[in-house]
Amino acid sequence: MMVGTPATPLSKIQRTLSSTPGGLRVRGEKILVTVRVRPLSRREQALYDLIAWECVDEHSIFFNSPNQERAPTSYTFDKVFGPSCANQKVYEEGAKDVALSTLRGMNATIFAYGQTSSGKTYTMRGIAENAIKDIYDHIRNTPERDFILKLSALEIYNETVVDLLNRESGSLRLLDDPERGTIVEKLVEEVVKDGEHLRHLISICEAQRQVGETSLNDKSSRSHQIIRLTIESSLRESSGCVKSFVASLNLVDLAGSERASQTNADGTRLKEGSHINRSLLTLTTVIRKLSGGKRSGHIPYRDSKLTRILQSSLGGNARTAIICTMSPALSHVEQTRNTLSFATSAKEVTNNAQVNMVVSDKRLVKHLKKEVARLEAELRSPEPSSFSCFKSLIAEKDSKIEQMEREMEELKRQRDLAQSQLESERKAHKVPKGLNQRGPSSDVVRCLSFNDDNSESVLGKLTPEPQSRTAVRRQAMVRRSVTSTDPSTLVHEIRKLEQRQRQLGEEANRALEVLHKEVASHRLGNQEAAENIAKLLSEIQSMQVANSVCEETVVGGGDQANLIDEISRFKCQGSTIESLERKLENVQKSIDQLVSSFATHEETPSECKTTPPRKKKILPFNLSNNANMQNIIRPPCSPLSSSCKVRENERENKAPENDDVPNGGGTVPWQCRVTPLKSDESGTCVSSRDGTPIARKSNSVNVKKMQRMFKNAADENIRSIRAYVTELKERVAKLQYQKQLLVCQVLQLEESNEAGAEVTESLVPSPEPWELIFEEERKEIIMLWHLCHVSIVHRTQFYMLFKGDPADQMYLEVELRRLTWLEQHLSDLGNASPALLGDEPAGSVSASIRALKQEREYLAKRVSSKLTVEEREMLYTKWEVPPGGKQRRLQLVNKLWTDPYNMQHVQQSAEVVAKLVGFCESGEHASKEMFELTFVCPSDKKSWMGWNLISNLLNL
Ligand SMILES: Nc1ncnc2c1ncn2[C@@H]1O[C@H](COP(=O)(O)OP(=O)(O)OP(=O)(O)O)[C@@H](O)[C@H]1O
Repeated sequence: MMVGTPATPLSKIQRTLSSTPGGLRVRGEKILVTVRVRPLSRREQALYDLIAWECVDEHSIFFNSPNQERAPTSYTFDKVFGPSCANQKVYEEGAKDVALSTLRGMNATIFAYGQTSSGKTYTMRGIAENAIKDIYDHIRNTPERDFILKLSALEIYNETVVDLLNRESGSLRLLDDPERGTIVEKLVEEVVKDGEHLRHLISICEAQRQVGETSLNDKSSRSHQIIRLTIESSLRESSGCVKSFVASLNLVDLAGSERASQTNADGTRLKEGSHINRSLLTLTTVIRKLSGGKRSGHIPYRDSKLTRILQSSLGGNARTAIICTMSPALSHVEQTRNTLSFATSAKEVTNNAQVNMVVSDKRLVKHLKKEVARLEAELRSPEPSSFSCFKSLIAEKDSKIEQMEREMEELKRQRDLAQSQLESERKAHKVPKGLNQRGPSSDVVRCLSFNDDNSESVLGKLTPEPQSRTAVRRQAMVRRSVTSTDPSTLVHEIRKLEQRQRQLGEEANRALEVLHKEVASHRLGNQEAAENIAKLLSEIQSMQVANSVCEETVVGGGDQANLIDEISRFKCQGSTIESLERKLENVQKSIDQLVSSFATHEETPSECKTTPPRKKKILPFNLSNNANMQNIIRPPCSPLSSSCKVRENERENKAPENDDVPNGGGTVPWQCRVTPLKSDESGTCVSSRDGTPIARKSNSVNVKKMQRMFKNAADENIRSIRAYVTELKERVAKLQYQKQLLVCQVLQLEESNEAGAEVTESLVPSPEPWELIFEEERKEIIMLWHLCHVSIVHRTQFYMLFKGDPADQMYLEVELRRLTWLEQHLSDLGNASPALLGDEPAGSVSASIRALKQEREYLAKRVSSKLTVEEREMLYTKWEVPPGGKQRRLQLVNKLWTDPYNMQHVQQSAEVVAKLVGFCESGEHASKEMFELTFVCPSDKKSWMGWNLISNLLNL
């Protein structure tokens, strides 16, 4: 015969929704009780334990004694989950509905109850994980409401309440609040930023919890853990009324109910066990009494801290679900029966949850304030005769003040909500920093400026502006990279940069020497040109002086010097490199004046008659072009005119072969051997060795022709010098940039060291979900590609390779830094005076545009070979290339990668280009490393590949 307990099918649960002034009420709702059976554990299997329980159906569990010693017993619950049931299903059917009521303003509690090692912690982890996901899904899908989430967590260990988010606070007291019930004094409540943050906080709590080994469980929870997530949400309405919901979700993982004999407990474990059992006994008593209804009399909530804290969840203002966990093993049958007996009682407990809604009227608050002011005024001048009136006024005032305080509390909360709403609106409406905001040259956040080497300003630029999420993210990124940086590596990097700085100084010095000779060799030109030459010479001299100073000051710092000393010394050198930059700027201006004065002289009427104005030859601004470097100085008779050698590793885009070897022992990129005298067309020898054109010595009558030829040579020569100075400037700027990054890293490291690891953690701005960061950064990169006319093959490869894997973060950051630098460089060129740039508006920009055009032409040629006729026709239709038009292939390719705002366009463009170049995401040519670049170790060839890549792509 089967002995069963009365079933409580879901249909019998009373769920009466009624409208109350505060909101909806779920009156008389029974606790949702489910049972979960875990599989036999290894330990149980090893002991050849037998399975004693069978899940008959989704609601019933049946004790079937294998040795027939006892009568079979059946228990029925709202749900029974068998050993193969996954956490997801347990959550969906045993907790979800209750847990998510919190979002509608109803308190909710989910318990796991059961003997030790029965699977409570395992189950509660699954519940928490699924609930977090659903809560954040709901928040995302409810844009009309603002949500604030706060988390607190405690454990009750040996009847002591401890804050799991702040263990240092020791044992916490419980206080009784007439309105809020039992509250835990000084319990920390953390505002939750997002799902990841919430998971992180919960993992901290888990790590802090008391865990010990028993004979039944290697990691037995020895305390009751309560994680409380409070959710406030409000709907802002135009009427001035604010409706808010406030409710808490308690996730309770109880310690195991156990018998000392079963766990072989003694000493500490025995003491723990007795406390655990006492509080669980109180819980059982409370549940049993509650299940008996009103007749049961006094409910002993106050007999344990556990029941005091959970009072509202047990028969009060909360929806509650209890998941009773059990082992199927025969050896635990007694404990399991106790668990099921507890579960059976719990089924009968009725709660009265209500929606905790606050409706506040701003006009009412205003009125109350006025009222209090009036009463205060009256109190200040009381009439002596009316003492009783005075007393009643005081009472009235007190109550008004109380009421007002409550209203003020609400107002504060609303303000917080409004702030968070503002914040999310800001995030929602954030537009990429691009053309649409501030114009082409200012659309990129310049996280590091070239203009100022001052560390404060570097950090200042990194300090988040109120609306700059990108800046915050960058700062977080720098911090992340800093915390993972070894100080000794930074010292090493400082040394490397110093050496580069020194090399650059030396090179500039040698270059200036040659420049000095070259300029001094020109005696042609009018008065103005002569003045300019004199000015230029004095500038060059002062620069040479500055460089020697620079050389002296940069040397320093023993190997033993610590990082802080290193960096302060390094920071002090900022002014030398800045002055080098300024001097180069001045020299360039002077050269420009010189060129224009030559031009003026050239175009005097007499000259014009004989020599028609010719188009000036412009040397392309090409940093890494060896051929151009060799041709930098090419006057026909200059001693500097031939065999100009450029060492391969002198180029900025190449890493030096060996950083420890100084720069070629005095070799200048265009150090030249003396050229033997050459003959011009007329057979006349010309020489500038003594600074005087040989034309003056010549008896030839064709002096004018020679003069003209010389002017042209000088003109071209000076232009070449300007190009070289430009290159030097650029190299100084790059060095400056690397240095700033390094200074920034070190300062951040110092800061984080000072503040300590924990503080650093709290300083890190809200960690945004990676997916959002990825999307945002990718958009920014796409915009910068567009602005910088970057190769569309490069864009395609990068776009196809980096799809949002968290490991891609570094690549994205590096690409962003590189492009930001490039964009700044190009816009600086674009802003430069046209005189400085010759006939073309901006040398590098036009070179990039040209390269891109050539690339499109090249891709257009591949359209026929790489695509079938059908594919081509389909693409022509899709990309609106008119039928029968000319050069349809080029038309098609010209349409690709032209709209950086349209992500669909970007995706489709990438697909087409990938097809044309045969790019395959998993292919051997598709290594992500090819995009890698770090600024950490400039001497490392591999790490500098990135610059080569981008420079090559842009023909820089
Ligand atoms: N449903 C399940 N499926 C598979 N493994 C489970 C299941 N439930 C529990 N386990 C495993 O059983 C062991 C004990 O589980 P758990 O620690 O969650 O028990 P507990 O009831 O919290 O124990 P205690 O409170 O005494 O520490 C763990 O190794 C856990 O992974």
